[in-house]
Amino acid sequence: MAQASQRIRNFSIIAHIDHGKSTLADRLIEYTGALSKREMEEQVLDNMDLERERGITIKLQTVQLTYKAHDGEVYELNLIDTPGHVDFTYEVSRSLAACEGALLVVDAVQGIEAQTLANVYLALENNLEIISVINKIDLPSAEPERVKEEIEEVIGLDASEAILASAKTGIGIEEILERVVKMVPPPQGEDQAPLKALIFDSKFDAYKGAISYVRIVEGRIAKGTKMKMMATGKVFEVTEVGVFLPAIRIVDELKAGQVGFIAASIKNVKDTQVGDTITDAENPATEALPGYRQATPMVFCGLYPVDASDYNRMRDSLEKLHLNDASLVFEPETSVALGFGFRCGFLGLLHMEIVQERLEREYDLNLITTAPSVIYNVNTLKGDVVKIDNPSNLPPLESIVSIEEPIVKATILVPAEYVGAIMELNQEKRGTYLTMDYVSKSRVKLIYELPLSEIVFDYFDQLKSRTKGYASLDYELCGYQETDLVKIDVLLNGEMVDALSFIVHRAKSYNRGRKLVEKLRGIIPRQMFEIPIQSVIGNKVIARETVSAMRKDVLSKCYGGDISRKRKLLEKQKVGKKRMKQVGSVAIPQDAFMAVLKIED
Ligand SMILES: Nc1nc2c(ncn2[C@@H]2O[C@H](COP(=O)(O)OP(=O)(O)OP(=O)(O)O)[C@@H](O)[C@H]2O)c(=O)[nH]1
Repeated sequence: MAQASQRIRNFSIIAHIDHGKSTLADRLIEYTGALSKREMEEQVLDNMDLERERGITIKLQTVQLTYKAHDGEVYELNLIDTPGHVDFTYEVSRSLAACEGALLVVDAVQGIEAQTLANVYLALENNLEIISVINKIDLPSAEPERVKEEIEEVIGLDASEAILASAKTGIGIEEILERVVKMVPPPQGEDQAPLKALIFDSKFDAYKGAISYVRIVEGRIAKGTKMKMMATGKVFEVTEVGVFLPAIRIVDELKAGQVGFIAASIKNVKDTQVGDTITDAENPATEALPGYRQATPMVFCGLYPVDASDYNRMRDSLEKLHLNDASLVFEPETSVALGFGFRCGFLGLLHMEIVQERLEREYDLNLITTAPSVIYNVNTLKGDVVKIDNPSNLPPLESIVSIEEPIVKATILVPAEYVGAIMELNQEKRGTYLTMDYVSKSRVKLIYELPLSEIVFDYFDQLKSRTKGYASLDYELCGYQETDLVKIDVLLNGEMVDALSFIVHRAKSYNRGRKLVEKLRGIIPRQMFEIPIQSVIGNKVIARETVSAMRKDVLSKCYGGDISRKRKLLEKQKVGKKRMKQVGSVAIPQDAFMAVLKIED
């Protein structure tokens, strides 16, 4: 039987955020001539608007490069992009499963960071050949020797051969391509065997239907193949197969070892499940590929349209987003205060922000977002375990035996001088110290167990400000733990606003309850009457503040005369009002729902 082509190399780039992965990908594409410089939009691999703005990679992309190596042979190099943020570790592992090698990019100034480590572990789990690249050596402050030491010390890879590169100036690019050809093993797999193609991503296209991004592991597929999805048993006739250069190029067939896409006029993205195996209905494989475990959302929040009439449009938009992003989950939810909306689950906080922004920007929705919450396991007197992702649904205290909260194992890398600051922060955040190691003379790796709910509170911001931005964090769920937790409710003008309820450790409850009402007093605009704000645990009021009544009409500031000024002021008010939700007699601005996150312990 014929072996998969010896001249194919499938690889990813793994890196901590901002260490230069996208820039390096651009240089590789440019160098191999896939796109001329002029054609090349900046950062072609990150092609979603939002990504470009934030400069982070979210969705996977893949590109086929053609490279004539020094040995005179022409190679097909498939570069599969990976996201670099802690929220998207799951997607990284998906793309790595489609590769045989990985370029490990480390910033020559920053050195190894938390996501460098997390990604390297994933690459090792997938048995990938790892090629170390020390990037940004053009910077005057680059310290490639120190970074080499870190790679050896922390990761245990031989760094003597690490490539010194600058994705900015082009240094080392050719060396990287040569190394990929030499070091990354060609794909195994028989192209005469029954078809097995791993779906590592899928996407909805208005013209072609649901498209599967695949790695062909065995066999071949072409237009007309009757393909069978092994998870669902559904059969579709292939209309097109192709590759990304990064522009789409239709090809005659894809065969073992190759990476590309398959279109089959599939209406529903649910039929192209990521992790599923595609086989040939007429000559099926007996066993599916291992696939992926499902990503579990860790952070939940309520999303409500400011204008209730947007509800249906919002549901359609969420469904559309879900097609592209299976890790987003949502279900209808009703809030006494906010009306009809959705409870949405996300991989993490960044994922949550991105979805919110896409809904507002791409679908033109005006939303109110409630503070994020984790999932609590509540053991009730009846002997049930109830999963609570919305604090306002917590059963009455009398019926609760215990509450368990999710705990994560957090890895923090930081210059040694900030160890004290990190320890203090983790103490405040109810962390449990596990280990501390030096990764080089001046930098330290700390491992802690922390409640996820504390990370959802302002952990990132605190970590950043207390270490001047020098700390990096990665975490993974490691279990649930029983904790003494209570729910705080907020009453505005005597009415409970369910969307403001939150769950907190008993020891912190008074402080947070008090500070929240203080914050809310500053956020809730004055009205014609006094508004008492109270925080309560059960029936017990723990803090109270009052927003005093408004004295002057805002228009009186205009001194009667200038009508255009008056209009401008009214316009301004309108914009301010947009993000307000009328709850009973009180208008609550968006900020109020997030205020609880801004409380310092
Ligand atoms: N001086 C210098 N700057 C570089 C180099 N490579 C990348 N940069 C810059 O570093 C920043 C981050 O680079 P990106 O390529 O966006 O980083 P990334 O790793 O793709 O980030 P994510 O997509 O978020 O994972 C950008 O401002 C780049 O211009 C380099 O070799 N030298």
